[in-house]
Amino acid sequence: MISSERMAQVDANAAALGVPRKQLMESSGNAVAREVRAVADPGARVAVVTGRGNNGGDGFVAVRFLDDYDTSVHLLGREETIATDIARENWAALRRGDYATETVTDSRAFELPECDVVVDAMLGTGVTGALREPEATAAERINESDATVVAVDVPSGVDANTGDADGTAVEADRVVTFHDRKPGLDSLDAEVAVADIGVPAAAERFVGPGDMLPVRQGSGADDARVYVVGGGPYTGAPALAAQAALRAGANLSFVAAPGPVAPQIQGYAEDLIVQSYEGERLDPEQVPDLVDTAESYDDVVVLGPGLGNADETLEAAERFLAEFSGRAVVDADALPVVPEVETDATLVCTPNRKELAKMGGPEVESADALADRADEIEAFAAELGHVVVAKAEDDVISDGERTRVSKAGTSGMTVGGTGDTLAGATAGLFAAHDAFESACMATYANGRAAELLDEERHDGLLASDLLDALPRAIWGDDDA
Ligand SMILES: NC(=O)C1=CN([C@@H]2O[C@H](COP(=O)(O)OP(=O)(O)OC[C@H]3O[C@@H](n4cnc5c(N)ncnc54)[C@H](O)[C@@H]3O)[C@@H](O)[C@H]2O)[C@H](O)CC1
Ligand SMILES: [K+]
Repeated sequence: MISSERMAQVDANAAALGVPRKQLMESSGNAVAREVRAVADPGARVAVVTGRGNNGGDGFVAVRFLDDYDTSVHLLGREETIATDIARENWAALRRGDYATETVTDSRAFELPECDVVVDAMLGTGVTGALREPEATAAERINESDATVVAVDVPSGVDANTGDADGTAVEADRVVTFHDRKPGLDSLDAEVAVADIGVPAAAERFVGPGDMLPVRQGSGADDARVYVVGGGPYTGAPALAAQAALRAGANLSFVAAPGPVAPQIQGYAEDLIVQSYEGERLDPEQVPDLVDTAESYDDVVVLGPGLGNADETLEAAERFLAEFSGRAVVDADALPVVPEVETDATLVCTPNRKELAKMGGPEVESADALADRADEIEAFAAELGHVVVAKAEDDVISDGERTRVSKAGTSGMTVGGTGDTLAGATAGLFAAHDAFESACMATYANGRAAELLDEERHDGLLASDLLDALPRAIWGDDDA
């Protein structure tokens, strides 16, 4: 089962892996033609009614695989309004190939010819709202005809995710959908065939430019505030995490740190707002105020960077999670307490290999073996009840049901601090996207940032270098 949004991401990943949409469209169109052959013999009259997007493009391709049928193509709209290059190129091939085609600009003029089969290639996953004209009239004519109706990907007018239709929708006898079932098709009174269109499994398994679409297409949280509870023995980690949150779109980034080190953390970056609390390190007394501040003012907490693992600090981290009910990224020294605590918070945990084992996850003997243990990491995330980003040469991101792998990154990323930028970037994205998507996007972006820098230089990467490459990695210089 795959949602329309996820299908678009997978398409983009396929393109980045070297399988462009036009190739997928060729497979889609071929699958449509096979479906027509299943319901009608050569020589039958096939009317292909097409829209102006890639759903229409699939219809244009299908015609080329039905030369032994009596086909006619009815484009709803002027050819100049065809919305994508790959659809336009396939329309042009029909025109040059002297196929029977017509364009319908006035819905009142739309007449469905006498035919045995109608291919509904008007709208697929790109539909928004109730069918407008001339698609609405065309859908009514198709429903009135007694031809067999084969719908491309989704019956036009139906929402692929819900099966609902805001207005008129095509009533298909058969639907040929691509790559995987769409949630909304199960409720339809139609035969649904799933056609494999050659999307490489890696396009779903591995995070890629397509996974960045939620942040690239969405409107970020315009006033996101991240609250880093870190610092104590260490001061660099909270500063890196807090800066990475800003680079990933947070508007304000705060650090709550012990008095003695707060000025030093502030000293790293004027962009941060560092607030100090009593004592040398985080201890249980600080927790009520920190939870109150986080719950009152902030969207996402980052708990852990540089906290150290003194007993009172671990006790404080556990108490924080027990009392906190918002969104948090948990990293570094705070990770071991997560399996011990009942929390209402929504967490993204970002353990490295050793921290994963300490949390009760699988013991992975070497950094290059982690991705082989993805199933066990998925089971661990399910048991933990939170998103887990297990970091190694390849990272494994799982929410206990969905699991993706990130191969993005360079050998230079073993340098200290890249986990801090990942935690901060996750928090910056978590303010406006769900936990699993934020974890996938941040993991890809953190690695992609290193790749972008690597193009300029080889090893000797500093985690702080990632900070100014993060925005390019997130908002994209690749071709998603
Ligand atoms: N991997 C795959 O699954 C592939 C699927 N393919 C096909 O591509 C379509 C999705 O194409 P897209 O261009 O994104 O959208 P549509 O063609 O579905 O529709 C967009 C088109 O329709 C107009 N429109 C939107 N809403 C309405 C409305 N309510 N009334 C009238 N017109 C509307 C909009 O203006 C656009 O012009 C997918 O379903 C598959 O069929 C690819 O072929 C390859 C890979
Ligand atoms: K359709």
